[in-house]
Amino acid sequence: MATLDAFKKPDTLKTPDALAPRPAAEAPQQTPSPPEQPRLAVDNVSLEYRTARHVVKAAQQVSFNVQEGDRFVLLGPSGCGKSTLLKAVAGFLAPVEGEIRLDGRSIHAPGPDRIVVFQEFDQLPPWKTVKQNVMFPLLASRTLARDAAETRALETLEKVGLSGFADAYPHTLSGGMKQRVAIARGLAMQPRILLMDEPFAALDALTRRKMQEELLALWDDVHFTLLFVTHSIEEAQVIGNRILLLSPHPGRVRAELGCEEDTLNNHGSEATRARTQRIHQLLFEHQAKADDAVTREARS
Ligand SMILES: Nc1ncnc2c1ncn2[C@@H]1O[C@H](COP(=O)(O)OP(=O)(O)OP(=O)(O)O)[C@@H](O)[C@H]1O
Repeated sequence: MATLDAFKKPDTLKTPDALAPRPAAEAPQQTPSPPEQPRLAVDNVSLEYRTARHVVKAAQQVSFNVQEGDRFVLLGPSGCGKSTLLKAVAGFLAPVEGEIRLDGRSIHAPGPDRIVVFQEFDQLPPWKTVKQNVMFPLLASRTLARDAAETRALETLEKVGLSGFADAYPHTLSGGMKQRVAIARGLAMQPRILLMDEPFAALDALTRRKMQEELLALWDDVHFTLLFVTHSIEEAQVIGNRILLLSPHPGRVRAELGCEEDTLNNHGSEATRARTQRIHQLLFEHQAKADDAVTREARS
């Protein structure tokens, strides 16, 4: 996979301690340049579900920044609040604490600037051609009139390498091509960020690998900004250039690490395996400590 130097992140692990501000004595002498505004800023966000009977805390004081062109992955065990964080970024759920900003503006509702690509590669309406499928959200949201929507759809299909299939029906496409159509539907809306929630979770291992390859090839071509949720360590390393590791329920930030070098081609490399092990440690050490605490509490 080709990489862009501009998007390369140092392969470093940042724990919350490491992220803490440096003491004033270490500050550089020169006036620092202003920090780059992130595409997405999740700032000290806590999320809850309230039912008539109880409150479920899904995420606690989570902070992270996604920069333009990042493939940013939220990784953590089942129930740690990954999907809930994605829903909040999409604008379906308001934080009870903290703030989510896109390009510096606070998010309060869903918008065409944040598109969720659902696990729908096989659910593209089969009676619509590829072009009609891509035009559909543009028309349904009244973003563009028909002629302009058709032009935008054709331009987007060219970007994702499917211009020769504009008049084809979905059932004639491979799984990877359907994924490209589903993503093209999102990209045609020209969102600031694409959101994907475990898009490959239901697939067998071979198809999943093929879909990961397709997604990365498409990112190489188009360079969209991606926020991707998974509970697979391997998938997080392969897809992401950065990973946010969340602790078990309710999700808190455990660590953030760069993994630009962990590609499909070097998955067996020593550095990649070391990183996998480190992630394991961070996930399971935490779990072991939590289990110990429960055991101690039960004994006392
Ligand atoms: N609609 C809801 N109402 C009440 N509680 C919910 C709702 N959706 C999720 N939860 C709870 O919020 C917590 C976080 O759930 P969430 O689905 O965000 O986790 P997740 O990390 O995405 O898990 P998974 O990997 O299994 O999809 C869990 O305890 C879950 O039971």
